Amino acid sequence: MATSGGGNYRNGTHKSSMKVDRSLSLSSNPKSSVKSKSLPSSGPRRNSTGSLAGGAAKDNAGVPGRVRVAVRLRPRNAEELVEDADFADCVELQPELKRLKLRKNNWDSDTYEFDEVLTEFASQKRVYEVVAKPVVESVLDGYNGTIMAYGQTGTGKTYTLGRLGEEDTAARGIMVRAMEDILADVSLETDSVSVSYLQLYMETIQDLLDPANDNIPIVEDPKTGDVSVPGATLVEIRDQHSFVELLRLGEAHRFAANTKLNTESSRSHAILMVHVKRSVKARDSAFSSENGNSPHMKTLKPSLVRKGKLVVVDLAGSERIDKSGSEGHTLEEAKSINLSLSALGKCINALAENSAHVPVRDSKLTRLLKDSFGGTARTSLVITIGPSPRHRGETASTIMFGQRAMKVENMLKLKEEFDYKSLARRLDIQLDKLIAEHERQQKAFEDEIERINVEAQNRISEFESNHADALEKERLKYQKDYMDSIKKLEEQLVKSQQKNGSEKVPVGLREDGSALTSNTESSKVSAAEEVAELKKLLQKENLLRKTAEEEVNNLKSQIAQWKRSEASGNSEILKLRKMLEDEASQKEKLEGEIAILQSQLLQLSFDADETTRRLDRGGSGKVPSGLDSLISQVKHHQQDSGNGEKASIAKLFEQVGLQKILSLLEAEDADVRIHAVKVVANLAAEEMNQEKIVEAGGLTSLLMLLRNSEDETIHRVAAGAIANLAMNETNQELIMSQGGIGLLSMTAANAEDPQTLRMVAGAIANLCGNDKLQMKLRSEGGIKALLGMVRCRHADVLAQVARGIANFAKCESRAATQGTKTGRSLLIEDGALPWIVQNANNEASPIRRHIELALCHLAQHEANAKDMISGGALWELVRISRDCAREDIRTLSHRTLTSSPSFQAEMRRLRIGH
Ligand SMILES: Nc1ncnc2c1ncn2[C@@H]1O[C@H](COP(=O)(O)OP(=O)(O)OP(=O)(O)O)[C@@H](O)[C@H]1O
Repeated sequence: MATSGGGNYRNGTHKSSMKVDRSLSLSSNPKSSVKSKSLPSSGPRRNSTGSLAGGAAKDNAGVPGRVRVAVRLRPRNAEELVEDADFADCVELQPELKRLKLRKNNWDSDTYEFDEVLTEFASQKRVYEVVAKPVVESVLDGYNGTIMAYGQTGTGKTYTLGRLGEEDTAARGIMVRAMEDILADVSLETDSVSVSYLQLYMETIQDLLDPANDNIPIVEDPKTGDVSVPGATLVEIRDQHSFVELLRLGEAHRFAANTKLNTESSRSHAILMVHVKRSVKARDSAFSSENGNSPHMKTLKPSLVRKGKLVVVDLAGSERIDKSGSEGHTLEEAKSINLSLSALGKCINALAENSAHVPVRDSKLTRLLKDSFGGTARTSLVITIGPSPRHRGETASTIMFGQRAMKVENMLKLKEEFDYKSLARRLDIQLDKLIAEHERQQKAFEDEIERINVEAQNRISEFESNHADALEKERLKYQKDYMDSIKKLEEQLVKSQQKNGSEKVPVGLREDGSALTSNTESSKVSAAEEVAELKKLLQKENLLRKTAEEEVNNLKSQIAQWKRSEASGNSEILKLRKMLEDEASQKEKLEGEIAILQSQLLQLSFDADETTRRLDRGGSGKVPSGLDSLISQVKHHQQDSGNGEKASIAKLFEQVGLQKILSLLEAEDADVRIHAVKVVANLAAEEMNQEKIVEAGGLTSLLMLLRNSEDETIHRVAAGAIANLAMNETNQELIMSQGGIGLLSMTAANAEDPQTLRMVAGAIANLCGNDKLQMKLRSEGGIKALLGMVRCRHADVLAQVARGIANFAKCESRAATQGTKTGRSLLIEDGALPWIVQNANNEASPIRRHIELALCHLAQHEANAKDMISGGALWELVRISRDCAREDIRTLSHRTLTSSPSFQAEMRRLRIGH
């Protein structure tokens, strides 16, 4: 701290005791260096003094930023002009040297350096630019910032911070100017600015925008330690006018008690909080370099948001109680004000001295300002002083406060985070769109059905009416014809009767009888002819009528048929509709099954690889005469088999005989046994020989070797042969029924040689892939035996164990889908999960891949979710879904995670995106 130095001459005439705080000198103390004594004219964006943008963007760990302090002198007021007319000011300012001299007496003074010295002539604009602008720019860049005024009552704190400047725009204070700059920089489409305005009065926080809302609690985030007042009214600001209105409203609510010193003196601490939330493009963000390479982050693409908070604090006057003439309630006020101010002073002392304990919790003011002093904010303090020598004591104490504050070092941190809320909003919108599109299609489909329906109805009615008309016409026509014919006949009948009558009378009157007789005869004949003709006509007419009636009936039956087909058409539409609904529910089911099938496909590809590797392998050691030719022939056959010389194996069997080879497995001579088993193993590596070997009892002999032999080589080769035979489903069942699992487990427990263990693990792994053998394999200790082999850390053994686990998990997930398996996985029951999780990121890719698959299989069964979450498997799945080099596995894991409600809930709880 400053000490009174000896005499020091300034300007050659004036003697003063130079009192410079050494800790602020250029290089003596790097922590509080005043290398750049003036407040930087720019914020982090310009990468100036603190190089915030560059430094913070690298790792967001923060960059040091000392509290900057400016001193501002108020001009003499009317009273001082009169009362102190004969006295010099108690301070002398040297703005160009950023120094202030505090007079002790007429010949002696103490000198102090500040980051900025603002004389009584300093304009409000200049004060804003040096004190506040850098802080405002930092806030716009996503940092927290504090601007605070401290000083004796009546020295211009409110003038500096809170003037609205409505009558004289040049008088606008820091709050108004800060908001102007903020609004000019943000884009109201993507960013938001909101404001709270509070006062702290007698240790109670009151909402200046809603005074009924008092006693607002301070909330501290237990994780980050960030302090907030969520109970305060938060008003979104979109224009300068509404902000000024808010300030005016706040001021009207602010307590102002009269004191002797200043009739407008503010007795409470006023705190304006401006929250600036800006969305940032990923490339501009501090996270971009870190996450730029992750394809997963690219697909999710949550935008980033920077949340800067500007706190402007207009403290109550710092004068001593006796001088302010306070009494009664006002005295209590003054004490309370002094309590919080002295708590602030204590914190600043503790921080300035690097003390281990900073008494932040002593007052609400210090709790609220936790981030401003010793926290992550860029802080700028303006201390206001008056010129009157009568208040020299208070002025000195204000200056000392400022000097100590200059030693406080903050660690500025960028407040940037992923904007999951807006991502969720975007996804919601997308989902809404998809739903709307689906509904639209559904509606279009229904409309189409309706249209077809109506069209069919129309056609039927059209057809009906057309035919009805035609029928009616036809009927009328026939009726008319019929009537005409009848009429004609009647006329003819009348005519002929008339004719007969007229001929009879003259005949009767004539005397010549013969002539009379012959005439009558001939007319009788012609009448009979006519009647016959008429009868014919009548018959013809009747025939026509019948045909017409038939036609009518025909048409009627056609219409009935149309009606029937219309009815069946309707039921067809109903059927279609039902099918559509079934289809939708089927679709959902199928999607789930696709995930499972994909996993099975992957498993198959792994199995295929494994088989190929196995077939490529083979080999044996030194072979004695007699059998060596046999082995070399077998090998020769294996090499040539690709060229179509498969027939040679038949010869081989003919020459030596499989029975003979198998009988050698029980030979007295150990060497013979070893070589015989090698031959059998070589033969068993060929798929085409496997059936013959099993038929001839080879499998039983091999299992016997595991039981009876103590030779490790025999164990290794026999296990290898069994592993090869175990690739076939029928053989798998045979192995199991002959106690194979027990024998393989026993061999696994006793073997030390990694190659033996590899063979045994390979055999069990093959058995693990058989859906029917799951329960038996487990109950006979197969899984335990598999897990027991991980004691040998050989990568080949571990790869086989991992394959076995993946096979088993695949069968289980298949059974779970088919509904034949309920409850959690037997692998989990047998304690495989910790090993699985531990090796999920094994550096050996065959192990890793099998385990990644096993995890995906296990995750598909909801009954496993709880254990997987508590066992840490969820993290591995998330990692796989992000980082797995194989896209298919990555996608599978991602899909598995999204379709499990338990994983989803846990991920939401842990705020993990994937
Ligand atoms: N730099 C200045 N130039 C002109 N007038 C000033 C200046 N600073 C303060 N004043 C005047 O001095 C008076 C007191 O100022 P102000 O109310 O801002 O003091 P304060 O420190 O906020 O007081 P309190 O602690 O009681 O709230 C006001 O009338 C104000 O206009």
